[in-house]
Formats: sequence, structure tokens, C-alpha cells
Amino acid sequence: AKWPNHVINELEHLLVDTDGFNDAGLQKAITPCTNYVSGSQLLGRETAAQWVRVAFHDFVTADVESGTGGIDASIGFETLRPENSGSAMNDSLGFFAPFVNAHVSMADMIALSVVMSVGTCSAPTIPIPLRGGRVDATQEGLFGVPEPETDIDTTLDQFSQAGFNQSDAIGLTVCGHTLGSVHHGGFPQVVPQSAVTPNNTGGGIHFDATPDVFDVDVLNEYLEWKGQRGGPLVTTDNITVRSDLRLYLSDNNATLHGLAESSSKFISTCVSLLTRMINTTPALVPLTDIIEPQDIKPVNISLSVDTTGRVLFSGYIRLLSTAFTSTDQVRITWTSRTGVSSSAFKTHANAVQTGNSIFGTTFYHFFNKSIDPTQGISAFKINILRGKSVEVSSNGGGGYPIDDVAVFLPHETIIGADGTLSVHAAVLTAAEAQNVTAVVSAPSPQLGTISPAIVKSVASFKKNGTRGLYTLYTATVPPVSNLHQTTLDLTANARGSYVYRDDFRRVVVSGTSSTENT
Ligand code: HEM
Repeated sequence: AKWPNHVINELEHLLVDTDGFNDAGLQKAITPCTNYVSGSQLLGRETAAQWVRVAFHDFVTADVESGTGGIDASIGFETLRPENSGSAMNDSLGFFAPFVNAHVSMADMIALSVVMSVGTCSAPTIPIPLRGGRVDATQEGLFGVPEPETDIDTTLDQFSQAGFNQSDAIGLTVCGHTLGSVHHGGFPQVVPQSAVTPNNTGGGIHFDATPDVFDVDVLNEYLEWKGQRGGPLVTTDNITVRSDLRLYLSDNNATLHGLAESSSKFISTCVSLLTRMINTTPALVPLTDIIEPQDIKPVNISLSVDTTGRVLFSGYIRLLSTAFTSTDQVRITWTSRTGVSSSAFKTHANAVQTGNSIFGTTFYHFFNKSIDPTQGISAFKINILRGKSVEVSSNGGGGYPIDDVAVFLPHETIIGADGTLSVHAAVLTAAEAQNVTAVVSAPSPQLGTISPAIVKSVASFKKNGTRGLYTLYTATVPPVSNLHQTTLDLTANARGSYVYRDDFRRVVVSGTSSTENT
């Protein structure tokens, strides 16, 4: 996919920037994999396991024949149903909510969290391919999550409606139940009060000896009848709630014996089943290509127009250690507004900071360059210099596009005492803009779910002075919830039906305060 693809760039960021500079903050929640991010460690709960369970509960009420349900975050509206009991649902959606924005749906967060959990809680890393583009439901969906009490025929019917046959259902369940526990708190009919101890106040009993590792242990312990013997849903005294045992025995353990052939057979089957699970979405929801870690990634690239009318071009180039080293140098070259190249149109990006990820080390390079506004800029290329060799990254040929006609100025946003925003933009005067507007996308609370809805509104800009070759514009935006997740797409309609855009900009940059002057 050509840059910029905001969905892919955002999800790639959450997946790859997991530590150090520009850490997106997702992986830390499950590091180490025993961690519980939503409360006391003494509860015996595990965030990584919760994330996988949430995805299962969202997915399994899909009706693939009619093309409804699946991973669509409808689970947020369904947390009061007995079939979704336990703390996993609201813990997870509550943790994901601050990550949601105009291009990151809650449904994509649910899918991404499975990839993150399985990838983080395995060594070597088990990679589940991630696609993006899921759309959030606006209301609850069908019932139909199998419960410990559910009889085997109903359970298999529920999986079948979601597109999973008997051996898929057995496989997916044993794959899920390699992580985490069944808790007395939530499932007292399965786990007795005696499991509750001062260090395990939620009364969790593991499915296998390694509840924080995505591995074949659960299966081996069950088949060899040792350790946790498959866990509480196999071994509980309450026969009615031995749902895993009923499921595993429904084909006389044939599926499980097949999976137990080797650890790699187990892992590859789990990858395939979990991939199908997270890619089960309502019909007509097209998913993106598989999101690969980008070796070379432009990050936070933006233009600004300063008070003297200078155009400032800035951003980061992130290199990944899978293809580059810390000593590789980065140079940016660009073409003018009309597409002309010049040896003068270049700048260095200096190595600033690094981070780590399951995909390698990230090397961030920063640049901030003043551009001659009479020449402007329309596209840039990234040159990586190693010794005498130069690798040019040109976004598939034409360069990375950047629009210098319409420029949003997030550093100049002013927040009034009542939360009203005054936002600013600069549009090249020569373009003779007729109409400057912005769509503001604010993740906002909605009734019935902890997951935010993206509320969109349109702001109309008015002329407000000039800066060099640019005309300044300003608009008023009513108070938004979640200011730091709110983004704006600026559009200037100009002479000759040209349309200029500055898309997916944060309305404020962190650190912006109401005292900043315009
Ligand atoms: C017949 C099907 C299933 C039933 C009846 C079932 C039931 C349960 C129950 C009762 C718990 C305990 C939750 C708690 O105490 O918080 C649990 C935990 C879990 N389940 Fe399932 N499950 C099924 C299938 C699956 C599948 C297909 C997956 C994922 C692919 C999955 C993933 C998990 C995970 C990761 C946990 C641990 C959660 C934690 O530690 O907080 N389950 N399951």
C-alpha cells in the first residue's frame, strides 16, 4: 500500500513501536505476560489472556452465512450478558479505548491485541498476520457464546454458525486455553472458593503449567493427564461445566491427538485458526493487506507555516534493524510544488533515539527544515546512506506525497476555558481558496458500551490575516471528548476545482496550551 495509508500506519505503529522512543504503549500492558494492567497483581488475572478471550467472545456470535457479526466490537454492548461474564471484556475495552481514533477502530484493537498477546507471550515469536480496517458495530449483536454449561451440540452449532467446524472448534479452544485461567470470581460454578488465596484473590486456576506462554503445554498435559490436565473446564467436580472435556471428547480426542504430533503442528494450526478468527468480520468490511513492519517509515511528517511565513518541513524517519543499522544515515530529498528537483532540495535527518520491538530495534531520525515558500514541496524521497551506497525509498516511484497548499497548524490550537477549540490553518494565497473546511473526528462516549464512537463534525474556516505567501484561516470547534485522540481532515477547495488536503492531523499536539500565541 502506498503511503500514507493511515489505517496501516497506525496499526503498524501499535504493533512495532513497543518500547523506547515513540512507544505506542500497547505491549507494556502485557509485559511480562503475567501482568494484569487493570488492577492488583494479587487478583491472579492476566491481561494477555483476557485479550484473547475478548476476541473469541466478539467473534463467535458471527453468522457467516448472513454475513453479520464477528470481530466488530459489538462485545462492548454485550458485557452484561451472562455468556460474557468475567472481567475480561470491560477491562480490555477500557484499556483499548484511549487508542481508538478516526483510523483505529475498537474492532481492529481487538484483532491487534490477539496478535500482540500471542506474539509477545511466545519465544520464538509466533507471528499472526494482522490486517486492518474492521468497522465497529453501533449496537449489540446476536447471542451465542458457548458457556461452561452449554451442551455439546449447542456449542458446536454456535461455532458452526461462526464458520468453524468441529475440529476447528476443538483446535481454537485448546489454542485459546493455553493462556490464562478460570477464576472463582466470575465462575464459582467451575472453580471453588478454595482457589482464593491472599496472592490469588480472584481465585484463578491455570489451564496449564505455563499460563503466560502460548505453547502446546495445555494439550500435552491433557492428553498425558498430568499437571493441570487441561484445566478447570476439564477437571472440575461439577460435571455440568466440564465444557472443554465434552468438546475434546466429542471426536474422541482425535483432533487433539493430531495437534499433539509436534509443537510446530500445534503452533501452525493455532496461527491458522486464530487468523481466521480475527478475520471473521461482517460481510462487506474489506480488510487491508497484511500489515508488515516497515523497514523505512515516515512518522509524523508535517508542514507548518511560521509567523514570518516560512514553511517548515519536519518529521521522523524510522528505520528498522531488520534492514538497517544504527550507523546508517538518512537524507531527505524533495521536489518543488510544481514537481521540479534541485540539488538544493535536501536535508539530513539526524539519528535521535531508538526503541525495541519484537520485530527488531527502531532507529528514529529527526529532521526539521525550512523550505523556500516560493518553491514549496510536493513529494519527498528517503535516501539511506551506508558507506558509499545509497538506497532510495520513493514510495513506489513518485515519492511520498505532501501538500503544501493547505496546511493545518496544530501547534496554534487554542483551548478555551469551556473547552471550545479555536483551530488554525494556512492556505497558499495563490491557490485562491473558495472554501476551507475540516472534518473533525472525535472519539466520544456512547451509550451501552465502554468503547467510544467516532463523532464527526464539520468546521468552516474564515480568513484571518496573512503570513507571507499564505492566507491564515481560523475555525471554532465545539468542545470534544478525548481531545488528544481527536483528529482533523483539512480541505481547501480552490480555483480550477483543485482540492488540497491535510489529513488525519491531531487537533492538538501534546504540550499545546491555551497560553500559546498565534
Ligand atoms: C466451548 C468454548 C469455550 C468455553 C465454554 C470457554 C469458557 C471459558 C471460561 C469459563 C473461562 C474463564 C474466564 C475467567 O475466569 O475469567 C475461559 C477463559 C479463557 N478462554 Fe475460553 N472458552 C471457550 C473457548 C475459547 C476459545 C475458542 C478461546 C480463544 C481462541 C478462548 C480463550 C480463553 C482465554 C485466553 C481464557 C483465559 C482468560 C483469562 O485468564 O482471563 N476460550 N474460557
